[in-house]
Amino acid sequence: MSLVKLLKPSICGPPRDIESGPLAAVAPSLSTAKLGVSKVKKAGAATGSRLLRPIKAMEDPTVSLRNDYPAISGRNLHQMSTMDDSANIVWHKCSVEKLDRQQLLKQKGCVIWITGLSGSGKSTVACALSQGLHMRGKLTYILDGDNVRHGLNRDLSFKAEDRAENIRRIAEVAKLFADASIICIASLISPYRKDRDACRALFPQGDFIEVYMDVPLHVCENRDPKGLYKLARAGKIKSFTGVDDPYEPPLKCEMVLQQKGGDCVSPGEMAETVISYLEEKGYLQA
Ligand SMILES: Nc1ncnc2c1ncn2[C@@H]1O[C@H](COP(=O)(O)OS(=O)(=O)O)[C@@H](OP(=O)(O)O)[C@H]1O
Ligand SMILES: Nc1ncnc2c1ncn2[C@@H]1O[C@H](COP(=O)(O)OP(=O)(O)O)[C@@H](O)[C@H]1O
Repeated sequence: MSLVKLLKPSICGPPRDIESGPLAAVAPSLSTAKLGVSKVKKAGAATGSRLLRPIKAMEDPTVSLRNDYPAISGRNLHQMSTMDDSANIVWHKCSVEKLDRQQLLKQKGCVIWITGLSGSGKSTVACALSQGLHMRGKLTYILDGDNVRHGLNRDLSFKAEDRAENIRRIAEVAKLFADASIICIASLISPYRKDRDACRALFPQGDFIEVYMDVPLHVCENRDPKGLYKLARAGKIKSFTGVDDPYEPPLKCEMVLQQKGGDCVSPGEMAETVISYLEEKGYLQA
């Protein structure tokens, strides 16, 4: 009996209908007739990728591709920029765009954002998911909170504003991976709802897939693989999520993964649930 609860949008919030979003909007543009493939530069064929880009744009990078080339999975990065012109920073465009990378990799970039308490199984499921997708020939990259805090975010503590900055930076990096057409798996506690919602807002609709590891605190605490709960209860770690710092579960998210009824759902089974979702939403093809 399957104990993984896949929140097909309705269970955990309103449907996030990719079919009626940007994906659907561009499906017809995949037609070679519409793109004028006869005019496409031969370089694409030489590299094995289909660079469906008009010669004019290839030769003149200042030609705007915004309107005639909507990306399949959401918009191109420069279309999502929030910088205003007064900053005097102008986006430099390149003729190889998101659509080309999607076709090269035969997948669409997105972020699977795994949130939950310490010990809830985020990293384990992230690895199982990466493994499952890798075996299917799909390119993934994991951004694990613990790991990113060893480098990029080593200057950040666990006070609220530093957690917010940790989450913001990871979301921005995930956005770059998604734009590279990679399936990015971000596994971090990300305890505050408003921070996660801010991350969601960075992505085109559908591309931010929030997965909640719904594991009760007492289960996480019993697992305590790093002994951190014990230290937190002893007052040796301050502001520990679930002990003396809050965790706000998602009100809306794409999936909730949980154990139910005492039966064990393996990390591999949980990962398969996420993979089915990606398959259903079209992320595992160009
Ligand atoms: N105060 C406090 N609260 C919570 N967690 C703590 C804390 N101090 C250290 N750790 C360890 O850091 C890991 C969480 O880092 P994250 O980057 O995922 O946290 S956050 O999203 O910024 O809240 C977390 O890893 P996971 O157990 O994998 O979740 C802990 O091992
Ligand atoms: N589905 C699962 N069922 C049982 N135990 C699990 C499951 N997923 C992870 N675990 C165990 O829970 C502990 C915490 O997992 P981990 O992935 O490190 O959590 P987190 O990254 O959320 O801190 C580990 O000992 C791991 O083996």
